[in-house]
Amino acid sequence: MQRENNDHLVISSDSDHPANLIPELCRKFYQLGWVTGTGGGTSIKQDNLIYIAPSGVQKELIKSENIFVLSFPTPKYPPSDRKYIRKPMELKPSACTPLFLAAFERGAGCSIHTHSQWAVLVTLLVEKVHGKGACFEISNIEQIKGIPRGRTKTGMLGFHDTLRVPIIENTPFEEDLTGSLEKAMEEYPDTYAVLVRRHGISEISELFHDRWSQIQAETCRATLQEAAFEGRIVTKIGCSTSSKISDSLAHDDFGDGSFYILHVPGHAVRHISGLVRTTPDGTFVSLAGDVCHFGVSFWLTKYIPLSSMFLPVTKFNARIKTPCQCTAFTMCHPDQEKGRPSPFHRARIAGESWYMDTPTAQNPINSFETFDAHEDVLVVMAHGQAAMNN
Ligand SMILES: CSC[C@@H](O)[C@@H](O)C(=O)COP(=O)(O)O
Ligand SMILES: [Zn+2]
Repeated sequence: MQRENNDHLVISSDSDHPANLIPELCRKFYQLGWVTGTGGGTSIKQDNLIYIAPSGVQKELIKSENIFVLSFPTPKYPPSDRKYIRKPMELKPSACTPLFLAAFERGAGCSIHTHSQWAVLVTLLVEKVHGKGACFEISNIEQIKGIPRGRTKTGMLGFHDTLRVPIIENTPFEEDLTGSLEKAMEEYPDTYAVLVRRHGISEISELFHDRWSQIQAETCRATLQEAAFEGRIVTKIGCSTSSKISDSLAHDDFGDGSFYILHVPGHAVRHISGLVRTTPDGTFVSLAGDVCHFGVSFWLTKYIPLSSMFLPVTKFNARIKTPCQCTAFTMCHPDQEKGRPSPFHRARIAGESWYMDTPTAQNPINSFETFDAHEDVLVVMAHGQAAMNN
């Protein structure tokens, strides 16, 4: 019965799985004031599946099991023709579903709808100053450097460029916005957002895990220089071209198994590392980057536990003034119960941390345990001393 409703489609331990990402994004959008009450929604397309948040619920409380799954392509209308392959009981799919589908039909990988007060305010200001029919225009402002030039172009907008966002009029029912949203996307092929007057904003993104530009816009810490891309072909890596190696999403860059790019988020939002084949018979160097900073983050594992020669803590007594030095290893292990097969160091959650997203960072670190244990893989970290000294 469970299988009949395809529940397995929304169960995954991968934090980047759409069924996990939608609830996480909705929680963050709530904190930012972008989804309020039951307003707003999010949908992600991965390969030929579309994951959609439910209707009429507080979006920040959504759980993975509340997610609808549609098989894509699917008709936008009538709603009864839409091909749902997973439906949670007692819930309805978002009223924004045809809007999300309109974005996916134009190549988007993710579509969000928000009720941001700033978005509503800007639609009222534009109407007051320039009248209905005008779009929102802005230039000479730092934040637009976090927005790509457009879906038909490469690179990000510059400080002196002008960002134009079309505005459409609201309708009594969300679904009825579809026609004017599609028209706006045709008229502004490079736009990533359409403002809805007296309502909010609908935004689209190319890749479902392409949260980089969003984070750049939020933090204003844009570091990608346009000049670095000039004259070069920029290929965005999508999940449809990815597989998994040791639990990390992997992209076979040359298509021949000689160089894999691994998605190892945590230290930075879209942190990547490389896995390079160094001999024809399959030995590899893992260029771990900043996935972690100490070998002790992935040393001591079920594959290579701490040897029993290292004794548990020895008590002082009159005869032996100091315990055996090897007990220092066991004494300082944070897990005194089951320490032998688990690393000394965990990504630091409390206080200062080198990770932008510490809970996410621990997953790729765990997958490096398998690399390190493999006799044909040499793990080299960006800040590791081992490779420099040998
Ligand atoms: C106060 S929510 C009104 C809704 O019609 C709509 O605007 C919205 O944003 C959410 O729709 P939903 O069907 O809950 O995904
Ligand atoms: Zn809405």
